[in-house]
Amino acid sequence: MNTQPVSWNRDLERWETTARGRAVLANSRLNKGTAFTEEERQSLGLIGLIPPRVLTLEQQMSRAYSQFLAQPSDLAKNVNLTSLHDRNEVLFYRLMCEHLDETLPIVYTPTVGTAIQRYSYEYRRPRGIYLSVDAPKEVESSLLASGLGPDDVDLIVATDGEAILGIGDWGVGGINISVGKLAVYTAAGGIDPSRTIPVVLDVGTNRQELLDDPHYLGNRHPRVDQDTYDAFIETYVETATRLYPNAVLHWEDFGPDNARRILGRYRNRCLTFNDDVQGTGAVNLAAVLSGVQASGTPLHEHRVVIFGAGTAGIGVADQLRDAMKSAGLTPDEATRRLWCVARHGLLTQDMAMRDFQDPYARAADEVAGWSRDTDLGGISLAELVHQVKPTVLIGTSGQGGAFTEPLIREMAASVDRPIILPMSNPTPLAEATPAQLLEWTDGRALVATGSPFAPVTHRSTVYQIGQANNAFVFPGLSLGAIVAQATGITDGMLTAAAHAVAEQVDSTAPGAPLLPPTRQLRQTSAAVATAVARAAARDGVARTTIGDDINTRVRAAMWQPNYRPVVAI
Ligand SMILES: NC(=O)C1=CN([C@@H]2O[C@H](COP(=O)(O)OP(=O)(O)OC[C@H]3O[C@@H](n4cnc5c(N)ncnc54)[C@H](O)[C@@H]3O)[C@@H](O)[C@H]2O)C=CC1
Ligand SMILES: CC(=O)C(=O)O
Ligand SMILES: [Mg+2]
Repeated sequence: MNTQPVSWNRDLERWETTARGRAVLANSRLNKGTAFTEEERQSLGLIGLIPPRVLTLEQQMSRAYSQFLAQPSDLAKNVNLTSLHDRNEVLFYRLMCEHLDETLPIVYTPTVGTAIQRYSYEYRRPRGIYLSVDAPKEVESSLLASGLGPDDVDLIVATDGEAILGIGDWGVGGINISVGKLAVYTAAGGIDPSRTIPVVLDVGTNRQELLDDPHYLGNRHPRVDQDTYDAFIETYVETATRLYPNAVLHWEDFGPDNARRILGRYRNRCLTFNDDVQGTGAVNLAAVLSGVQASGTPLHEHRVVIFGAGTAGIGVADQLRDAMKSAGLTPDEATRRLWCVARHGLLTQDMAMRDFQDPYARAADEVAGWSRDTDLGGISLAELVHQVKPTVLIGTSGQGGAFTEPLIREMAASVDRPIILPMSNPTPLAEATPAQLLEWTDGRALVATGSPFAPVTHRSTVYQIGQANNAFVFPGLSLGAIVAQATGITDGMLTAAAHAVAEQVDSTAPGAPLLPPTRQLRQTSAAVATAVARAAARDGVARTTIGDDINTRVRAAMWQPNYRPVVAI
């Protein structure tokens, strides 16, 4: 994080700095390396500190791209891009934007998961703000250490590291999910990186391996009790909203109980959303709407099984239920089209469960004649597929390979175009691979996955695999909220985001994906932001007028990875 002695002059659109010489080169926001002009080199005291030839950003990118490609592994590529990010922010984002297909899986899922697991070993430099539950009085000074003032922050992404992707509790290493999400925000959504803050809320870790590891960089104690936790979250929200009154607060990868409790507590109090609950719900709805288009069966006639009834799974259920209500079903009819499966099988009313799962529990008499798996302690996914004959199967369980061949073959026996979405991340945790699903359904499955997969050729048709990942929603969601100067994130804004994503694809052609391609993420995010800003106005939360020019305003608000003048003052 770069602070003074640098400031952005909004009127003249240039950086102004009192720094000179190596201090300029050490500041990733100012640094242009070999692209500093002769005049900048003179005025900033850089003569002799960099080789004499002046390169263009494109020439630098070509070199940086070769260096990226030369790395021996994905983790090495992640370290390579992190170090570029630390050296030269504009070049990092230009490379990301130009090669999004290749860089997104490195900066984001799946490789970000490995980088988080290896955090205390691969650590080179800090990035973001580390807030410790053991020092709640320092929350304010730590946030202020970002060097940003009340009008300077659009967005803060925070995690407590408890439920990183599907790989669980990684403590302080979770900072890399906040950093990774923000990189996607900038590359895909054009959020100005200088106006964002990645945060980790270090409340301890319950992973013994980390507590025992002498290299571990976080607080070396177990996660704190709920009262201490809630008080710390309150300190964070109170401080962040007071210091940065216009910022969106994005919550990422919290455990299911905390995720839901925090969202319930703050969603009507400030401009905030939980990405795993709401962003995932919206991208899933987009994928299902695309699948519905290709299947030709209207949404409200589908039967949906959600395998993994946690943070993401119930977020997915909530938005599907609301969409079915909008399609004409009563709340009860809509809810009854969704079957949710947790660790002990189908959610039924005779089981102990979490509050937020409760609305989806099936009555005991409804499943009275179904076979129960004694080892599991309930009704298995296989039995559910047998009984319900679902038309849509969604995986948010973090259980790699859970969608087995017999299960998928049984599903496909009773439905022409099964919609199957293994959404778990990272890649090894996908409930099935697209190649398997297309093989077992003889090319009939409509598939999208949480992590990226290469196209699959089956009987000479090439199937493009869309990425059902909240990355297709959160950049545009926050951008739309920022442009609209929204005071909150409403359900209407999420639904608008889902429809905007679905409208970006025609899923009816043979082999067409259910979601737009990653390389078009910037256009998709602009479309999402436009729809979200309009929805904010409809829902009465926009503080600015949203007119016919909103798409132009959204595009104009998107930060571009170009060098700006750096002026010595
Ligand atoms: N594609 C996307 O955009 C997103 C994908 N995800 C993925 O979804 C997965 C789950 O994440 P969260 O919801 O945050 O975790 P979570 O822990 O809140 O939920 C997991 C759920 O799966 C259930 N489960 C675990 N083992 C099971 C088993 N053997 N059988 C049936 N159910 C089982 C658990 O009971 C729990 O309800 C992760 O892999 C994550 O990467 C999460 C958010 C977004
Ligand atoms: C994509 C995402 O947010 C997750 O897997 O947790
Ligand atoms: Mg997540």
